[in-house]
Amino acid sequence: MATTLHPTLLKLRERIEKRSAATRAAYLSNLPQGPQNRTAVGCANLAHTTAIFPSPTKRVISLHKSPHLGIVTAYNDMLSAHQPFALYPELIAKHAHALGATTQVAGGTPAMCDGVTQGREGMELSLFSRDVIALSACVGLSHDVFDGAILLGVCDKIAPGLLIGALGFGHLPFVFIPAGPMETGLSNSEKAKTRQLAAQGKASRETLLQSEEKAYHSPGTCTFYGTANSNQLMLDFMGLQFPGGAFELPSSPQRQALIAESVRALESATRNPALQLGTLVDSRCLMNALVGLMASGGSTNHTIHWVSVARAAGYLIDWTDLEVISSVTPLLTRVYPNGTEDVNAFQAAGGTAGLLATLIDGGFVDGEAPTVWGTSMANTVAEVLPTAEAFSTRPPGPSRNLEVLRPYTDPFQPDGGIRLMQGNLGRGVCKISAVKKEHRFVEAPCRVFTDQHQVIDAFERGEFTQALVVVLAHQGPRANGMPELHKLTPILGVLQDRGLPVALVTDGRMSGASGKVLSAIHVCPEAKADGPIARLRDGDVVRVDAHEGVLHTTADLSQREPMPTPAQAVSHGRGYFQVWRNTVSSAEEGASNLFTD
Ligand SMILES: O=C(O)C(=O)C[C@H](O)[C@H](O)COP(=O)(O)O
Repeated sequence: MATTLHPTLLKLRERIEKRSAATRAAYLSNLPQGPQNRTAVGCANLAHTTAIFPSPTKRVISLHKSPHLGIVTAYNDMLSAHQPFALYPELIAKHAHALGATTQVAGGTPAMCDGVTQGREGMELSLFSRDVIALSACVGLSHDVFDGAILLGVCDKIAPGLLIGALGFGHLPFVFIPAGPMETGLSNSEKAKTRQLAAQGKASRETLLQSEEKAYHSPGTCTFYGTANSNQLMLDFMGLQFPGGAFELPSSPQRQALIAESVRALESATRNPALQLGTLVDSRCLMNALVGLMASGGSTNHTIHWVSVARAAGYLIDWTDLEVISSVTPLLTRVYPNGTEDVNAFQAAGGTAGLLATLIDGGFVDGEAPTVWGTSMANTVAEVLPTAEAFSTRPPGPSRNLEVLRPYTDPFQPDGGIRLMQGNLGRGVCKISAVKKEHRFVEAPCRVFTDQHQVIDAFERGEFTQALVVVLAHQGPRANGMPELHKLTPILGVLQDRGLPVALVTDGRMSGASGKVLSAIHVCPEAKADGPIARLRDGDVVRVDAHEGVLHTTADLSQREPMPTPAQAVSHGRGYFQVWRNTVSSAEEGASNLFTD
């Protein structure tokens, strides 16, 4: 059993720490120091805080007799993953009271579903919603009468946004309490097959709707390994939620036990200054999360979000760092879109506990990193047992399904799921874990578009008959807020199934659920920031090579004018985000408006 970290990861950690020395020190020195005591808060302020409570509870809170725990909730029932949160504040309060602690909902944040908005106007608000959520979390926490707080949010932008917001209050301990995935419905591959048939006019709208309803059928997170489930795994790897608990079902006894146990852990963490969030989220914790992302072939969206999460804790990371991590981290899971099974099958095989355990054994995850539980990652990670009475665990064992979860000694591939793509067209990323080896290289004339619906129209007109690189420009954060372009997945899949070499190059994003087709996405600099992709024209030969990480054109772009910038639509609230588009940082810098220095 390896006890030391992989030398490449160790060296990278040292580089990140060195590069971030000033920003990390500034972050830590700006955290309020020493114990915070509510008895120092003004009486009128406290009376406002406790106005809703009966007299005895008022005194307990105002005299700081026990921990007062805030709850920041991203509850709404538009998101199946968040619907169970309706009951959580009451459950949390019950468990906290049993420990003598009190709770209060500090605030709510928005939460949008990318499944609902995919391919529609609302998707142009999606990426920016992460920063809105971070800001909203800060507004809730600004009441500043808490000893610690619970974060309720699971989906794509929401968990990273909550974490970034919470890091603004890094002097407090935080715990995430998720709700878990929905039960397995129609398999993801069946769903994708019906979508491809519909894209070719071979399945009716009614057939398609029924297929979708069988896939998305109840409360809980979607079952594919997309952005939400990737971040759930990463939070387990950071020890910010119970390491091993992410994928217990909403209605399971394990989930009920995890809610109680998480409240217990947070209540206890309020007495341990070493567990304040800002201290806990250090370079080990961040790198463990990124190793988890690479080992599981997780969502490309986190190459953007975790740059911002790191920045919020004072760390400077970029895609070269992610490429280094990916180059040495073995791919150990196969969950759709990287395989055929879903996260419930992954959980049954051993889940995040099994994955963490083998990555600790192999020296990829630092088992010494602390968790909110107050014990090291290696000493905390466990599988939760289905007993209703009390929280009960067993140590992670070997994988129970080698088609889904492998030990580090026998990986699906020797390196990780995301590759950095670079060349004379800029820098982007590719989720190679979902792309078969034979589809990882395309060199072909391109077709250039500036709207995903133009691509769909061209497909429907039968214009794609030869090897092709689809270039979709002006989809970056400065252009239209960097939407996910997952509506293109079925048609690109159809072209690939017809035997055409096909690849996508874009400065936009793809859903974590996108797979199968080679793509270089998040391309920086984006077209709107005068990136080279703005100078491509139909017929230019573009090479997308995920084996070597190359994104290149043979065309001479030096004498070309950039293509005209499409007008930005302002309906559906998009006009209000113009100032965000004007000032947002690049995708590689986290696509954020929160960090101005
Ligand atoms: O994981 C992500 O990044 C997402 O954006 C989740 C969205 O809900 C997907 O768009 C839905 O995935 P599909 O059902 O395959 O369309």
